[in-house]
Amino acid sequence: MSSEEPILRVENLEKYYDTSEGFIDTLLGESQKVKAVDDVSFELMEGETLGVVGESGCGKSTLGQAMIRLIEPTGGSVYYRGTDLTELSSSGLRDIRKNVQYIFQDPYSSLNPRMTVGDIIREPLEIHDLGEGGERDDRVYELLETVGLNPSHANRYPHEFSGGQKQRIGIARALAVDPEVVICDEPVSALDVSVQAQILNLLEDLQEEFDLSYVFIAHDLSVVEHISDRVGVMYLGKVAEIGPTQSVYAPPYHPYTEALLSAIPEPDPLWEGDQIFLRGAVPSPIDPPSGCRFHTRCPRIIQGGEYDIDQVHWRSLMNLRQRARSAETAAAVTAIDEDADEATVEPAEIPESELEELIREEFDLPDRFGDPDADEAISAFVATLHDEGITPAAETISERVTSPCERTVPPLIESEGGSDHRIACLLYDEEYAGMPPEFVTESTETKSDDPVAGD
Ligand SMILES: Nc1ncnc2c1ncn2[C@@H]1O[C@H](COP(=O)(O)OP(=O)(O)OP(=O)(O)O)[C@@H](O)[C@H]1O
Repeated sequence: MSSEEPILRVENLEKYYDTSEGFIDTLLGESQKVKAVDDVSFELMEGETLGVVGESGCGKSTLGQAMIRLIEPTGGSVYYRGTDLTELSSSGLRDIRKNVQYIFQDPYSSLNPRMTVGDIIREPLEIHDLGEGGERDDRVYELLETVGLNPSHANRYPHEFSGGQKQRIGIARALAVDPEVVICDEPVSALDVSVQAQILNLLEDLQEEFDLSYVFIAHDLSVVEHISDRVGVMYLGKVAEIGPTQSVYAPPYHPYTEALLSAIPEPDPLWEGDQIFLRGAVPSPIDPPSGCRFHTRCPRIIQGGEYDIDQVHWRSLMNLRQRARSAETAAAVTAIDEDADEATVEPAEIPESELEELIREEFDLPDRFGDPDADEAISAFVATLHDEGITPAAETISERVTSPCERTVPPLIESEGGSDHRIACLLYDEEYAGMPPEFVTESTETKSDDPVAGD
């Protein structure tokens, strides 16, 4: 790296989408905010590649586009060599965009089908007033060659090219203005696996040849491992972990990173754990979970109060609590088939012991926890459900089963490995030190669980 100063500095960047349909919604207070990017900060050093990964919907594209105001951020700043992009007028922004370019995920829709590839690549030269007629033609031919395409194909249209070739055209267009930074938004995820490696190699070669700095967005940790110097892992609009690639791919991990790593189709040979299955889908960014946003799915969620039970059972207890809080009927927390006649059965009509059995069956809870507090929590939940219904029962269990992870937003904490590796997880907070639950592996699997999936 040739400079100590970051080439890009993202500070507390925020993008909340307003989902109100119009004036009336706003008037009625019905507007809802999608917290797609929420208080994200990081730096990009000159010549480096920062990988940004996370499941679909966690805010990666919004982050990439908000960084250069292709989408207007709702808060925070982005500094390019010290200039705050969020403060610039449109002409100032246009000048900066010459230096910070964007490659889109979908090469099929990001190229204008009515323009020849020559015109597509020439367009940024015209926008930025670079070169004259003949020079621009020469530059187009040179760029086509640089990205491995035949310069004599400049007069062809995008549909005449394969997916990989289209992405090469997108790369040539981004390089036309000789940028310093390129934000690559999942540039290979729409391509056949066989073509992906070629494009990744091309991007690496171009980085070396033109001293480029990359922000490389992907949903798959295996894609960014080889290309990135550092990696940031995003979950529900926030950075969960960020650091040098080798630190992020080795313990200590954020539990979310750990789950993503375990789900790589052909796991790293160094991966010694089992595959970790996360319950359910990513929650809605309209009303994200309190505290740590990952707490509703985290296999390592910290045990509250005086509890000391098997971590797998603690996760199940939290799952019961979560489901009870959003349930409308008792059937939602029991093994009663909701479509069957039993769904109409009132909890009061079932003996308490049978009700308890159905709940334990649904959440894979043991007959006895061996911890009096945990057993009492279940008994109290069942008794309240039996006598008063689901809503009071949800309150009963919520009072007894709690975790610091749902109350406290974890700051990015420096890991033992070094100050440039930071993890946003209370397990690494001194206050909770010594509390890490044991490794949770395949026993978190249940029939309704989905493995962590990308797009
Ligand atoms: N224009 C919009 N209006 C409202 N919500 C939006 C808009 N664009 C994106 N979102 C929401 O913002 C969140 C983040 O979306 P984003 O596309 O940035 O995620 P992503 O991680 O890039 O996912 P993907 O890999 O599927 O593109 C999602 O919940 C998405 O539904």
